[in-house]
Amino acid sequence: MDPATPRTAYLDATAGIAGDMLLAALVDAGADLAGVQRVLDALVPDSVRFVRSDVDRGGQRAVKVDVEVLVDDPPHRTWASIRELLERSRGNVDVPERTVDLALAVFGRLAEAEGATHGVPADEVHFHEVGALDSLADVIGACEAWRQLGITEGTASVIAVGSGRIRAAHGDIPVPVPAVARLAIGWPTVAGEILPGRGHHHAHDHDHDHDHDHHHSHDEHLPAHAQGGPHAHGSRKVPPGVAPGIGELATPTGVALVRGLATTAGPQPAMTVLALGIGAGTKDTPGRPNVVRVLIGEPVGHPTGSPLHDVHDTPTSAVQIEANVDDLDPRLWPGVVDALLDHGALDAWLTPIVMKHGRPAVTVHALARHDAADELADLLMRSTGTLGVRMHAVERRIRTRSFEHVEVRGQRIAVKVARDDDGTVVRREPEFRDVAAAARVAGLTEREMLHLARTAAEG
Ligand SMILES: O=C([S-])c1cc(C(=O)S)c[n+]([C@@H]2O[C@H](COP(=O)(O)O)[C@@H](O)[C@H]2O)c1
Ligand code: NI
Repeated sequence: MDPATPRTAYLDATAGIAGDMLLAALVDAGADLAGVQRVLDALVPDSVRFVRSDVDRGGQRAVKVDVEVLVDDPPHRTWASIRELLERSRGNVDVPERTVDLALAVFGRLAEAEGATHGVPADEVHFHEVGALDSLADVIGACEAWRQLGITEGTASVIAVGSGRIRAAHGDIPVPVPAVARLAIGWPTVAGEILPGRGHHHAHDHDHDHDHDHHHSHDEHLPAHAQGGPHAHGSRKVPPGVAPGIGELATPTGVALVRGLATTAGPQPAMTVLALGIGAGTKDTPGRPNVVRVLIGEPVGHPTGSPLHDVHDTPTSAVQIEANVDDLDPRLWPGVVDALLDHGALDAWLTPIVMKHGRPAVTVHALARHDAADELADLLMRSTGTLGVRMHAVERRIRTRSFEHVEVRGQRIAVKVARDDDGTVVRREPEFRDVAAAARVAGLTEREMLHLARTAAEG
């Protein structure tokens, strides 16, 4: 996405991370879970249900998102088949292109890491039965929530991966589990033991991994200490030569999401924080809130975007609605275009055409956000009387835009500032509607006012 206002997200994975935790944090920060559900329903109908709840994790309020798998015997999926499912959805108005792009990047990493771990080509990696739906829900859900929030760049902290050993489908394996160890290459990680020297809390005396325990292909992934394993409580046995550990804090899906969504590892970048989300893991460990935090804000140094040009208003993926009309009273056309714009069209315009039998006519076009397309199609049909419309998904390349203001002869005029990808200003253009209004008040021609406004904007 290349929205009007850049949005930075900072992911705090210092307590660990799993796919459902990140999705929950993004929902807490403002993403619409019903919208996320719609995307999953479009891709895998009647298969998963997201359930949101508010929970307490170590004394902190957090949002928990549970993924309920609704089918008893879901199909076996390889990475190749998941990729095909996602690719096939392009053009489906209910599945935003950006969500597909992000999910492909995340799943691709997950499949590469799993494939390399087991020595099989990534395409052949199996996401087993229920686990496939669970992974789809976590990955696509988090990517859709990320898209909804208009996040343009992501930074993430060091990832606490955990330590010790766990019992997974692949047997008794070390933490970080093999797939996480691979996914983490090139990213700072730490075991994430409890900080020492705080009264009764001690590195080995609690149950704290989030044990992302929805029904999973890699079932039996109980932390070793929960099974009397190496880093067990007091009397539990620790095999000789094996350091006790804290358990699994980061899952493969969680780390693949960090790697696919965040481009920078490090501390929180300078930003004006606009939203905060806290996402809960399954385990509730006293003294160690088992949460992922997400901070979303406006990078410092970028001017504030006008609230009228919210990031959600300029998606790169949209729906173009069109109809050829040869029988509308021509005096009604300006009102049709205005009504489409008033009802949220990103743009609306008319093209003169010549239809069959040499009939002069008009094509009316409207560009709509995916979630507004049906409503705008209805409006277009009602206001023109046409019996049908064409709708197709389109991709746009949009410069990052924000607004500044100049004052000319005491009149305030908005100036649209367009930037290229590295933030360099490529154009400053006064809004013509403001120019025309200011010209009327100041008693100048529109041409004179436009010249003054452009000069002020450049200055
Ligand atoms: O790729 C997956 S799903 C996976 C790989 C491995 C390997 O290390 S190989 C282990 N697991 C275990 O399954 C659960 C859930 O993980 P999700 O990433 O699917 O949420 C977890 O305990 C992993 O260690 C999964
Ligand atoms: Ni595996």
